[in-house]
Amino acid sequence: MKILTASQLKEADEITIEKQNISSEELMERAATQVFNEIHTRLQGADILIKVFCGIGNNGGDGLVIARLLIEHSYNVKVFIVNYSDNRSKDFLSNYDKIKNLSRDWPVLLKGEDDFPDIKRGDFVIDAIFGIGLNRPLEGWVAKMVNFINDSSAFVLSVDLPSGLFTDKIPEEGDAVIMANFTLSFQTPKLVFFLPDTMDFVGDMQVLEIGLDREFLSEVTPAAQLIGRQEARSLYNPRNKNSHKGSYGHVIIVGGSYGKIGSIVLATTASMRTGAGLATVFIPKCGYEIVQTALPEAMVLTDVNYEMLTDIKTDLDADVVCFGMGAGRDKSTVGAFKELLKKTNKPMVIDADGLNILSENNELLQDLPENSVLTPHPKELERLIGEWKDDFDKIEKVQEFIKKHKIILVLKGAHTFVFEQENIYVNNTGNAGMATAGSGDVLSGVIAGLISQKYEPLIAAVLGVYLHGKSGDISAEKLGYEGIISGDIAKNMGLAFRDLMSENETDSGAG
Ligand SMILES: NC(=O)C1=CN([C@@H]2O[C@H](COP(=O)(O)OP(=O)(O)OC[C@H]3O[C@@H](n4cnc5c(N)ncnc54)[C@H](OP(=O)(O)O)[C@@H]3O)[C@@H](O)[C@H]2O)[C@@H](O)CC1
Ligand SMILES: [K+]
Repeated sequence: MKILTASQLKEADEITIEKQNISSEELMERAATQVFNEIHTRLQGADILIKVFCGIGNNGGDGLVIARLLIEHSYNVKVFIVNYSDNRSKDFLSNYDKIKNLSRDWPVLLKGEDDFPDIKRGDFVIDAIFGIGLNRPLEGWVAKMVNFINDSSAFVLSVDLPSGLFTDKIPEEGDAVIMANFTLSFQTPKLVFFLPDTMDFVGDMQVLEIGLDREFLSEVTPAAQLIGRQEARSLYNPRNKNSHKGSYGHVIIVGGSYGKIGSIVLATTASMRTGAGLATVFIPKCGYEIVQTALPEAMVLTDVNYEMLTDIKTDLDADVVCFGMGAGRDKSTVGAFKELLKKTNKPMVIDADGLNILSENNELLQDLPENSVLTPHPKELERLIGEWKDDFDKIEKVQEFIKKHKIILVLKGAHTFVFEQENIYVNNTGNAGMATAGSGDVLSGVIAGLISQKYEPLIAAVLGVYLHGKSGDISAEKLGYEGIISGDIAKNMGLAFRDLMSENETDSGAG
């Protein structure tokens, strides 16, 4: 699903009105009716007090339509206008009249702190104060109003996006932003819903398709793409019956050191369970029996050194080399990695200590084969590219970095992002149970396993991240978030593939 910017959404809005020959008020009615339908489906006429807070722009107009429809369906509704300006939008005004005609009374006007109504725990608040038209931080009593709602412990549903949240920048410390429990967003999600700095404002999120012009939507270059099941499915290549293990490639996983051989077992298991035809590991001698015992399916080559990598002799004709997990950063390991980089010309997958070695030896970055996939978590990324001011600054810095080195970068997080050239892919599977040791080793193995099967590195990264998250969701279904260990994620990879192609999606623990 495309993630669009506020200005792209406004353009889509205008084009839709023109091409579908409807008024902006009709489009507002259509959008807000979708919100009403969602609320009505969930509340089923429940007798609770619904407090709708409307701004005076079109987000407020949406709020008025929602309130009107709720009143028409006999809900107990109280409407407040957060009257932050006299510059009311045209569609706000016509809906203001309509709601007055229906309830035979004007909504309550809020003009300052003295007007703040009572909001209690258990109230249902609809936040339609600001939408994508926000262009400066909230100030004065309006900011206080937002904080007042946040402090109330009421359940808050935000319309389009939480009021006070920008679509293209991160709020400064102390800025007032609604902390929503649920956000119903029009047509496309906004990038800020997925950034670590801002995702907590959004709560659970659902996108409502409001019928904006299809041609515009399909042609516009998005700010980013959200990868869900449908997108992942389109990237998947089913196996050919007429095939053999050689058809699915050969992965070499290089890494490990004394006490950290488990990371190699995890990555290699993951690449095999992702479908790699053959897997070889190259590890220090101390890991020989461990890997042979834990994963008899893999072939094992060892370094001359017992505890760490010092000389990586791999003349094997592998389709992909994955380097880094558990490798440590000893001088002799750095030297061995340097030599490996010189010998390798196919895209590599680099993780963990591979990334740390790159950040301490910047000159090695230029030896990375083109289209190699780097899979840092935020701390590893910081070591690679330096500190950033906020998430938008981070994105800019990552894009400069990957362009300079012609690589693909997978930034791990609650929503893992894949960066390739100017493209951004945001993953939508996975859960907090996956924040566990070794989860990243599994991901590297998955991506390497897909590259070995001839997926382009970018596709391998995007699909790999999706499947890894899905496997985590399937694991959570069975074991609960706390119960997942990363071996489960590797083990359930096959179920993630199966889910991808089955008719109904496994009801995942994604959230
Ligand atoms: N896209 C679509 O397809 C559809 C969109 N729809 C809906 O329209 C919403 C966007 O509506 P919108 O453009 O009227 O802006 P909105 O967020 O209501 O703000 C209103 C005004 O507030 C002002 N303002 C800004 N910041 C401020 C501040 N800090 N403190 C005080 N004032 C501030 C600023 O005016 P200014 O003061 O700058 O002149 C701004 O114009 C969108 O989120 C969705 O809900 C649907 O109805 C139909 C389909
Ligand atoms: K809002």
